[in-house]
Amino acid sequence: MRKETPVIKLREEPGDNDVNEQRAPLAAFSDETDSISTLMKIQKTVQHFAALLANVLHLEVEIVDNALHRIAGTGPYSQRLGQIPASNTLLLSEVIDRQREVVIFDSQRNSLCLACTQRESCKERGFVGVPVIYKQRCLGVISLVAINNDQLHHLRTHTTMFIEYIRHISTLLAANITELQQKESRIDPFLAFIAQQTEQGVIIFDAQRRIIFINKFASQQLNISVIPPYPAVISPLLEKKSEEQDITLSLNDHCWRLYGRWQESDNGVLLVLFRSLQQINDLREPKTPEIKNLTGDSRAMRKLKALINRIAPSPSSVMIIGESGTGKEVVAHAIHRLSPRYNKAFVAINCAAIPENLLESELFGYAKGAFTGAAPGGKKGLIQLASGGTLFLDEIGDMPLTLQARLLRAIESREVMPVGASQPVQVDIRIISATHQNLQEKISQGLFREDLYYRLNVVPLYLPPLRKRENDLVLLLDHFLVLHAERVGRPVTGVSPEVLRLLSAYPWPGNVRELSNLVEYLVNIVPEGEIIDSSLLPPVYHLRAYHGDTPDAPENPSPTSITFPAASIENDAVSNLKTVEKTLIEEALQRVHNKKQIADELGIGVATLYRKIKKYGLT
Ligand SMILES: Nc1ncnc2c1ncn2[C@@H]1O[C@H](COP(=O)(O)OP(=O)(O)OP(=O)(O)O)[C@@H](O)[C@H]1O
Repeated sequence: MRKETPVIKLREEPGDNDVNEQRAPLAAFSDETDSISTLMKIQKTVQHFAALLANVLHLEVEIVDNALHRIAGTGPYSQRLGQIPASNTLLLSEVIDRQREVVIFDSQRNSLCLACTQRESCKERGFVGVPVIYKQRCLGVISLVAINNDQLHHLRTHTTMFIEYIRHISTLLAANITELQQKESRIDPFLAFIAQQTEQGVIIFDAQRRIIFINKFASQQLNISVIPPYPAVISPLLEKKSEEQDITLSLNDHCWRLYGRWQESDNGVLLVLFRSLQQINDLREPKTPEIKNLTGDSRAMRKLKALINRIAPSPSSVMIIGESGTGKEVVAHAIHRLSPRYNKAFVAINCAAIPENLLESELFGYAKGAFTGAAPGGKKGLIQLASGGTLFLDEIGDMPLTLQARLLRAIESREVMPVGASQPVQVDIRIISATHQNLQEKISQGLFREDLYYRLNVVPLYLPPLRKRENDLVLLLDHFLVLHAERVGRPVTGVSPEVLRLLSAYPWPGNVRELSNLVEYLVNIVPEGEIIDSSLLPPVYHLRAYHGDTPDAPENPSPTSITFPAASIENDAVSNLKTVEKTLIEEALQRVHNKKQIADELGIGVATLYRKIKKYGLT
């Protein structure tokens, strides 16, 4: 990784000529569409005209563009090209703003000069400024300056004639602008056009290392608003031209460190391509990887994603706490994929869905001939299978106490003892567990081991219920519409505003899983080519009375204690909902005998289904 800042101004020294100079602010780009002003584009001709005028008129000449950058000049005005002169900016601005000539012979007392901060040190005795007008736009100012008494006298005596003459020159210049631009442009207009569109800095130097082209991106990065006519020093240009490298560019009294590549043609023309500071930073610090399959952009989900990115690389145990169907397994997967174990196994087991007597051998495996009916060669347990990777223990709160003790031992000793084995097996696992229950309550009831809880809950992650993820419903709806339409092999249809309104008001007790199942159902039943309207929604989605009344889960990041308030919503709507739920489960149990199928149909996990069967006394 590179450490240097790629574009830095190393030094900026004050000017050494008679007037204080200031650098052009970036915002002062004179042409709206281009960083280089029209006069700058024909700088050579402008400089030629300035010298010509000074010679024949015996006065100093200064020419600035409409952003006040000095384009050309004679005597003291031949320096600091590309910069804003400080001494007579008010006069020059007056010419540009009013598009009229300004003549001043009483420089100390004139009202325009009175406002000037440089008045005390100003050496100019007389000034005549004439605007350069092109297509009713002022491109800049040609000014004649008297800096001694002789020149002042000379300027005074011939003012009208001089103004006429400059007007003539200025008209001549303006009339030939297009032609001059083409003549002075030393790069192909197509190439220039392409380079202007590039999101990289492009600078082309002639064989003497004078800039002959700079694209807008580069001029903004370097804060160069006018091409300085001085040769640059570019070093070091390492042999490996096509590889990005540090390049130092010194120009006049400025120095920049760039990070980019270069190419030189046979005739010495040099092309330098470089990146912006932001681009380098992006390269250095890759953006937080997008967590695949975890749709959601609500504040809570963004916070959660940031936390996942932060904790994923560590080997510490993570406990995901959230209601059923909120996406705990999706989060566990995301953590695994973002961890160094990403290319090893991700083994998931639902502790509530496996009968207690089988869970032990599933988790720890068994040795040859451990018990009657066991596979003759023995069987590797899931913990062993997850070695090197991640073990995801879903519904950890339902793990029997005896197994909790064995699991704790396995975590602490980093080895497992398969059932019936005499030798332990070394394991290296990261454990991610998940629960929808209040484990602290279970601890106080003696149903969950406190020591195991602290072992597993090193990093708690709270997954918010769907009703608490503002706007995510729309994103998820869209996600599942595309997903299920593709699976079912139908074109994607939309939903009516009424459907969106009803779904937004619905409390989603089955969370994301319930939404996914609903969308799958709707995609199946909607007539081809039609949008999903509210008549297709099952009755339960028309019940919206208790929206927003549910207890909050804690936010991430959070204290290690989990405080899920016990469900306490006892109003009519909830009763209604519970009755509907009970009836739905009852009806499904009579119709279908496979619990997994019922759970899928109802949009809940198998473990949740078992819990609800128990709760409603349906066994
Ligand atoms: N943010 C999400 N973006 C896209 N799909 C999601 C998201 N969250 C959950 N899902 C989908 O919803 C379904 C349920 O998710 P998951 O099984 O991870 O929930 P869970 O919290 O582990 O449920 P349970 O507690 O019942 O085991 C899955 O099909 C999953 O792909």
